[in-house]
Amino acid sequence: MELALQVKNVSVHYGGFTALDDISLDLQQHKVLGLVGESGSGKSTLARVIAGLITPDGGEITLNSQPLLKKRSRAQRKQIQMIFQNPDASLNPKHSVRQILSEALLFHRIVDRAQVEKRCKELLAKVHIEESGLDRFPHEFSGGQRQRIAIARALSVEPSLLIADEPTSALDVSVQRSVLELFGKLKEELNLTMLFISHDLGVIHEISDTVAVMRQGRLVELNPKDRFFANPESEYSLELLSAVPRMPKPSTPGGLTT
Ligand SMILES: Nc1ncnc2c1ncn2[C@@H]1O[C@H](COP(=O)(O)OP(=O)(O)OP(=O)(O)O)[C@@H](O)[C@H]1O
Repeated sequence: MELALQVKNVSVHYGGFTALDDISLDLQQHKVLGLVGESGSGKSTLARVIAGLITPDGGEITLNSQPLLKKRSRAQRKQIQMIFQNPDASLNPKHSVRQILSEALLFHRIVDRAQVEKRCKELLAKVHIEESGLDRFPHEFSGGQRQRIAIARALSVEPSLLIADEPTSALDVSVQRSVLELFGKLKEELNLTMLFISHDLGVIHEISDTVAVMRQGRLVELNPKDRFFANPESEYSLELLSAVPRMPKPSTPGGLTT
C-alpha cells in the first residue's frame, strides 16, 4: 500500500497555549482516516495545518512523498481540498453554481474552456443535483444541497486528499444521512483518500478505515477501525465509546416497514 499523507512531529502554539503537540500520523492512499476527539482537542487545527491554512511552529508534512513547503504552489494547493461544516465557507454567494465550478476547473487547468460546461454537468450529477442547478445561486439551495455543491467544487480539481471537517454536523438530521451516504459512494467510485473529522462515532464507524483520537492537542490513539471499536488502546477512547448511547433493539424483527 502506498503512503499518501505523512504528518511528522507537527506542533502549533497560540501564545503559551499548545493546540497541537508533536502530532505524527500516516494515511495510506485510497483510505479514510476518521479523526475524533472532544471539542477543542485540536482536530480542526490539524486539518487546517494539513490544508496549508495554518503554518505549524514545527514538523513536516508530505503528500505523495512531496514535502509541502510553507508557501504552497498552485499545484500543491490544488492537491488538498477541504470541506467545512458550513458549506457557505467555500461557496461565493454572488456566483452561480456554473461560475463556482468553472472557476475552479479553469484556475487549476483541469479542462479547457470547450470542456467546462460538460464537466460542470458531470460534477453535479456525481453529487445528485439536477443540471438546471448550474444557473442557480447558493442561497437558492437547501443546506444539504449546498454541502453537495461544496463537495462537487472540492472534487472538481481532482485532489489527492480530501479533508472533510464535520461536514454533516450543521445539517438537519434528515439530510445528514444522505450526505454521509454520498461520501461513502464517492469514496468507492473515486477511490478517494480522505481525512474525515466528526464527533459522531457512528459516522466515523461508517466511513473510516483507520481512526485517530485526539485529546488536548495530542494524538492518543491511531488504529484500524475494527481494532478501535472492538478493543481501543487508550483509556480516553474507551471513555468516548462508553459515552455513545445504545439504541434499543427493535422489538419486531426487521423493525418498522412502511
Ligand atoms: N486562532 C486561535 N487563537 C487561539 N487559540 C485558538 C485559535 N484557534 C484555535 N484555538 C484553540 O485551539 C484549541 C483547538 O481548537 P480546534 O478548533 O482545533 O479544536 P477542535 O477539536 O476542532 O474543536 P471543535 O470540535 O469544537 O471544532 C482550542 O482550545 C481553541 O480554542
